[in-house]
Amino acid sequence: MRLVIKYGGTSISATKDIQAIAKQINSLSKKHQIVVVCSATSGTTDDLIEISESIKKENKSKAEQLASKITNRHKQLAKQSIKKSDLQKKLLRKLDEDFSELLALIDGMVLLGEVTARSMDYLISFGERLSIKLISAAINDSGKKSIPLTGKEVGIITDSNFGESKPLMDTTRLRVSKTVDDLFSKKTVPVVGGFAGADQHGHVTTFGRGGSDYSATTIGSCMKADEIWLMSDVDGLMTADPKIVKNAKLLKEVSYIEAVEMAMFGAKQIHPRTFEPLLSKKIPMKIRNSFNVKNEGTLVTVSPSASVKNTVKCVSNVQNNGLIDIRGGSMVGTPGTAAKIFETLAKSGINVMMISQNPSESSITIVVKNTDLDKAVSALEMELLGKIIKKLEITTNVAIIALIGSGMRGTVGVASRVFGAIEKNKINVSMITQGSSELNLAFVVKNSDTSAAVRALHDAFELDKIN
Ligand SMILES: Nc1ncnc2c1ncn2[C@@H]1O[C@H](COP(=O)(O)OP(=O)(O)O)[C@@H](O)[C@H]1O
Ligand SMILES: N[C@@H](CC(=O)OP(=O)(O)O)C(=O)O
Repeated sequence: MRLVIKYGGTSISATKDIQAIAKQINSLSKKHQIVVVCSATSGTTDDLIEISESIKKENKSKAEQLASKITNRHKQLAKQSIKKSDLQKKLLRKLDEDFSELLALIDGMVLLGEVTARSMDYLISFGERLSIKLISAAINDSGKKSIPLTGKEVGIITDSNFGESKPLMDTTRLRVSKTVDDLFSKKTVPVVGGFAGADQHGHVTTFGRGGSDYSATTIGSCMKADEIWLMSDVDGLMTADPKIVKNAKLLKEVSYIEAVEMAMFGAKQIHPRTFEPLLSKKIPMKIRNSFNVKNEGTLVTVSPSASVKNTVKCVSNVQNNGLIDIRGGSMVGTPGTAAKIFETLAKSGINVMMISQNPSESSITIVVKNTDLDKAVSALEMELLGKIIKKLEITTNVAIIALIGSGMRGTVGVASRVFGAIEKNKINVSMITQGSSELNLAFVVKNSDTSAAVRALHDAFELDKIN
């Protein structure tokens, strides 16, 4: 089989895990042709983002401190994970080269006094540049030939939408399939950095948080993979986040459409575009546990064979969002109001996660990520306040709770069960939406009510008894 196996940050951040993965790949590669895709080690992308915050605040020493924290983390993993001394020395040398480049980049950004979208992508792509070298060296150490490649080096070419780029699939297909086939013919396992590619001018671009999943499916589609495995620290897609619901159950099979909904509403932090490259080629995906490979995990396909009968399959949550209530009497009966609002937000590059309009048309409520809130509010204030908008009311730190399952379609009484359970727990709901596909029902609560709301719904729909 041709396989793409993607390891998330949670799987590659401890010595014993790195060694176990190297052994796993070594043994699987005896039977299969494998491309490994790696995320950054846990916490590294967050640290790189913090470096950019420090640069914005002109705090160079904090930025350098964070860079050495990243350095030390990777050097320690390298020393503990790689046994052959020549391989270890070579790896440490390569890591040092990356660290010098990272420090030079910080210098440059501080000197210019700005963090552009382009320099930001270059900066946050360093996490995967480091992790691929570590994992590839560990595979070499286990006795199997392997080389590390960044997304750019493997041939992922994207548009220039820094921070949220999309691959140009035709060019990418030509380049990736050639690189991969060359390496397969040399019996070498490519370890590719997820999350990033490069635009046509060679500038590094990223796909957005969680983007390594998207890299894996992009590569899988280009090399005509038979299966794609996403490996992390859970057995697969569960009926809820197991960190919140102790008796959450593994979903053995879900459809692409259900998986997309789960990804959009935060289940396992899968990048929302992940399934796009798989749709036309119908490549099956398995979501599996790196540390429990005996378990087959969740199979995601076009039409699952043993479809679970439950109306609802999953209760997911996305925390740390902002809610903006946009009000104005002159919005009533004025065609084009919504268009103007969303055009303004789109121009500022804001992704709106939820929308609802009250029937009297005097208010439109939207939810955006906390990190986009400032930008969204100032764009609306500058362009529309005092014109079609009279007032903006803002609530920070809210969570979206979503119920997902194709069995909800046409089923009467789902909403009353949901809100009955929520009311019993005295949780206040500030916004409700249901997609016209009826695949999801989503509502907004305070961040601090997230766990109670998720548990209440998991119980109300008896998801612990799912088959
Ligand atoms: N419905 C769900 N099913 C499985 N895991 C979930 C779900 N919702 C949230 N999670 C969380 O997602 C985490 C894995 O996140 P992810 O970012 O994909 O890991 P990685 O960094 O390995 O890619 C799990 O540890 C789990 O707590
Ligand atoms: N390192 C990136 C990309 C990624 O996909 O990470 P993970 O697979 O660990 O969620 C991030 O933190 O967003």
